[in-house]
Amino acid sequence: MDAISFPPVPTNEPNLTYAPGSPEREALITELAVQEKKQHSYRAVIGGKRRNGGGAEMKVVQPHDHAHVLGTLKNSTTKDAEAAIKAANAAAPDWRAMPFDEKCAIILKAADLLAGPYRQRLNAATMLGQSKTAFQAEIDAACELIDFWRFNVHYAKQILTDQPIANSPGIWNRTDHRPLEGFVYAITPFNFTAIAGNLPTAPALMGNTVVWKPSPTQQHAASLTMELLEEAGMPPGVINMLPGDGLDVSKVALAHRDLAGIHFTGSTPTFQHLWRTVGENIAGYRSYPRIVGETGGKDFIVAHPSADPDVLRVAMIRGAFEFQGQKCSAASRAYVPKSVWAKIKDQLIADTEALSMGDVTDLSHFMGAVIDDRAFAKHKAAIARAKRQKHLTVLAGGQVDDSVGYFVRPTIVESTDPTDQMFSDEYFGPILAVHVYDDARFEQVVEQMESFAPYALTGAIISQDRAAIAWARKTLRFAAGNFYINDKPTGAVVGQQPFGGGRASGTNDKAGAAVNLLRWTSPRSIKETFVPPKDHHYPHQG
Ligand SMILES: NC(=O)c1ccc[n+]([C@@H]2O[C@H](COP(=O)([O-])OP(=O)(O)OC[C@H]3O[C@@H](n4cnc5c(N)ncnc54)[C@H](O)[C@@H]3O)[C@@H](O)[C@H]2O)c1
Ligand SMILES: N[C@@H](CCC=O)C(=O)O
Repeated sequence: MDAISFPPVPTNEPNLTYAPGSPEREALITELAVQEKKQHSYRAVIGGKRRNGGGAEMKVVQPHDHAHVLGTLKNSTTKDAEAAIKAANAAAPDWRAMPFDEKCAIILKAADLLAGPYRQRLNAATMLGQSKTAFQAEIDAACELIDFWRFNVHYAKQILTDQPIANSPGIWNRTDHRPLEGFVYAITPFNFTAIAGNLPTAPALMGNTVVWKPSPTQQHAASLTMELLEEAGMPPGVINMLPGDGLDVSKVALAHRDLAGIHFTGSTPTFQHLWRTVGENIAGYRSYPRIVGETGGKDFIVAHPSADPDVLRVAMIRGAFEFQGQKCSAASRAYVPKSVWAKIKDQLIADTEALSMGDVTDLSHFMGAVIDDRAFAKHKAAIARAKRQKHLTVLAGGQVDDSVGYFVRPTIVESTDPTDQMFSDEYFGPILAVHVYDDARFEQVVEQMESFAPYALTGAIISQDRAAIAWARKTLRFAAGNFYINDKPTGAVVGQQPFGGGRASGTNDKAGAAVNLLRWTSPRSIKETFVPPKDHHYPHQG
């Protein structure tokens, strides 16, 4: 008989510092060298077996040194997709039948492997493949993914123990939190190794089997994550990984009768394409697919005239430029009153110009390169446009150079016009638009920016005036799914600030929280009557 058990209570994984002389720094440097030396082959994993995709070869390079090829993959084809779905369906009965505690143990073991022997391996992979600095890799690839796994187990257990609170006499009511019928299609972005690890494992923990399509520019870390999950005991076929651009995979997966859900993080246009396709195919599915998507942002910092200038300056620099602004939460527009701007402008420009950027294996840098040539071209064009427009002034940065890596200097653009596209369009790079306003216009400015961009992911108010904070919190209620007071709008921590946004930023199903896990279950209500009636007449019939 199985005991009713409770998994360990999670706490957030502490961030290691990588300060000079620290053991983690030495271990990381050693691991970087090991991974750099090797040519990697990123193969599909279908039913636990490695195989090459049937499509064209794609190279995975270091963004800060694009001549350095880390490895290659073969694009997944429709045949690969069919095989992955077949494997997911074949694995489903045993996976569903496996006791929940055993599933939890696999995920908790994965977290411990990552906290231990895999930590520097996955950090190094994330640095090399996605151009994250040591600290940015640590908070993502190590700590956030460990937290996702440990907290998800905790929340999943809570969901399962959530049972009906009322039972009429002689009756026992129960809820059976069933997995979905079919496979979940997890599609993950380049920018967070933690998100790539969470999106396939969250539905798996709830008893589903998964087809996982990582981003080609995150494949180096994705392949290692898959290896880690296998070592943790994830059975063959529960998570099937298909490298490549996903175009052929979607042709099969989105038209498949057994598509039970999509767990997506990435850009708004991609998500809208997926949703539209599901809509077109709606009559062909066994069940209505669950669609969960966390997408783009145009995240803001609003400063009140009472703002502490230093707090604002640091929030702007860290919020906009950490990881080259390639966080969906990154501050890309700021609204600053004239009086405060006068106090921070020179220092903000000087601090921004002083941010060191380069090959992230040199741990002295604050930033690395943007992810690929497509992102580079987009930022280059946005900066060139800013230089051309009269109402825009490039105050800091503005230089781009892709001769070695895809480098875009952290750029601050001041705009006299808060309706310029720089305040509504997501560039997803190190470009911060600033609108400086007359102090007396605080409320008008907030009302204008509240819905100027279509997104509603993150935002921050910087103020020392409690009434202004309260007013902004109310006025901006629907403008951000994650709202920060006197802090940068990035760096949400699992279990502390569940992450996700509304409007064009997604379905707001908060990654790493119970609400997300609930999307991967289909509850069945069970009523048991101990002594059922044997006569169909009612008392009022006499
Ligand atoms: N809201 C959030 O939590 C969050 C978190 C991280 C990133 N993002 C967003 O992600 C974007 C950056 O990531 P990206 O550049 O990887 O996004 P993207 O939309 O270009 O790609 C995301 C994933 O979708 C895949 N893809 C694209 N078309 C596909 C198709 N037809 N079928 C199957 N897969 C397909 C890509 O290969 C990749 O794996 C930004 O917009 C950012 O704001 C949002
Ligand atoms: N959760 C991260 C952002 C993830 C998206 O890229 C943050 O809060 O900064």
